[in-house]
Amino acid sequence: LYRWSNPNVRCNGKLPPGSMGFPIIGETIEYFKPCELLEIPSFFQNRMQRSDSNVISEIFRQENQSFELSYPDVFVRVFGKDNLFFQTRNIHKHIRKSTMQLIGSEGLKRKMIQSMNQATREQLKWKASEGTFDLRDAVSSLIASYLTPKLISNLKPETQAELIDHFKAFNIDWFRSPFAPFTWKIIYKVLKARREAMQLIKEALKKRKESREKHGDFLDTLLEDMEKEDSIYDEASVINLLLIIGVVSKSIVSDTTSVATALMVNLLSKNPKVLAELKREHGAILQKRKDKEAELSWEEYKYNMTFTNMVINESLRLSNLGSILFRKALKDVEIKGELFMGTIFLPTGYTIPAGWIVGVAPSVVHYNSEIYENPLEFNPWRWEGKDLRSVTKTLMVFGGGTRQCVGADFARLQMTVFLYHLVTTYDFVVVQECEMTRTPLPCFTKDLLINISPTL
Ligand code: HEM
Repeated sequence: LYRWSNPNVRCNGKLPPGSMGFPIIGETIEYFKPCELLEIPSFFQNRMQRSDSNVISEIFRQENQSFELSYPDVFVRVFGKDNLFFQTRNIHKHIRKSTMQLIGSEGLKRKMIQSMNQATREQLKWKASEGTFDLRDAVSSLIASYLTPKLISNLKPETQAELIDHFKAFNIDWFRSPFAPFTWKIIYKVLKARREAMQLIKEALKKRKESREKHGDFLDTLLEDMEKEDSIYDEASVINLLLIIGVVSKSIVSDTTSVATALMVNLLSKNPKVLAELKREHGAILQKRKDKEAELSWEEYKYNMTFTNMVINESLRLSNLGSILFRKALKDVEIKGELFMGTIFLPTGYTIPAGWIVGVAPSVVHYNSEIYENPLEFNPWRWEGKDLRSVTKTLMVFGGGTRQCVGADFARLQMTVFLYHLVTTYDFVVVQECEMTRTPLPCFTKDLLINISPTL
């Protein structure tokens, strides 16, 4: 209690202004207070004195020097301490490199785009005959249908379905409010799903090792690496990596990519001018194409989709899916000059003591009117002539620095492929708009329901 009420005794400098809140729970109640999708949570707003995008990118740049990724213990329990998220330095670098073979741009170009095209085309065709459908669920299912076999390709259909169900159970509703009565029940369910998914992956790995068959999937890549003399992988880390990719792609925030796609389509439905321009761009690609039966190619995606990329950037900016990221100060970090402490918004001359946790909230940059004029307006044209990469100082939906999202290119490509098939083949009508709150993680309170019919 003494240390709690006198936090300055633990600081070799001057602590930033603020309150420690109540003992044990701190200011958690305010942190979880819900707000609208296009709002900065009051927890951040009340602590904002200034917003500086340079500061956040500086925190990302200092990864492993002054700061290190550090999520609350409950995250480590749920995802397992061996997984990619919680590794640091060289081990993290190596795991990242392996993962990029699957979902980095080379992997996407060589293998993934074809499967994405096929799964998206088939899913939309089926949905067109079905009537009204939930768009987020449809995108989430189609991703699982082609990505899970790329992780482990020789599973029996029923084992694959079981594995997808376990991935699905990993929603992070438990992080939305630790005070809700159902939270602990959900954590129990997630831990059970994790155990069962790991068991299935373990059995697949054992069989593969015994048979020595090659299937050209991600499990093969990891096993080859594991057999090298200086490999960082053992069975436990291989199982964990397969688990985390499956889980992130299928289920975190009920699958980030499908949430982003649903929000994008919702925004398009309310902005006919943007939709018309998008149709024009995709129509031009179809017209230019020599083989009329061909699917969307990597080259078309890369070189003929400037406006589509502007739409994706704008949707990602507004949806702010990576709403808060946690870092721990590895040493006392002094805040000098005018800059520092990004979203914690400190004036000058303070010290973050070693071991303290910093919450980085990119949403504050995304909704900053000094960076984005009328920040709450959906205006893809604001990106005209600007940098359209996934991670810049002013667009941090995918984080930044050495920890930036490994799935960023994958998510963008899947969003593009979905848009392409939707606008070139169908007309759509929104039956129910989606609604979301932030606590501060985004959460759908109403799903986006649409109807599609082939364009005449
Ligand atoms: C629109 C979709 C997505 C968004 C907004 C998103 C957001 C993020 C953010 C903000 C981080 C950084 C976390 C931090 O620095 O603390 C991250 C990391 C990560 N993401 Fe994503 N993500 C998306 C899609 C995906 C997909 C589809 C995958 C996998 C297939 C994926 C896999 C990962 C992994 C493995 C990491 C950890 C990277 C590392 O620590 O090196 N993400 N993501």
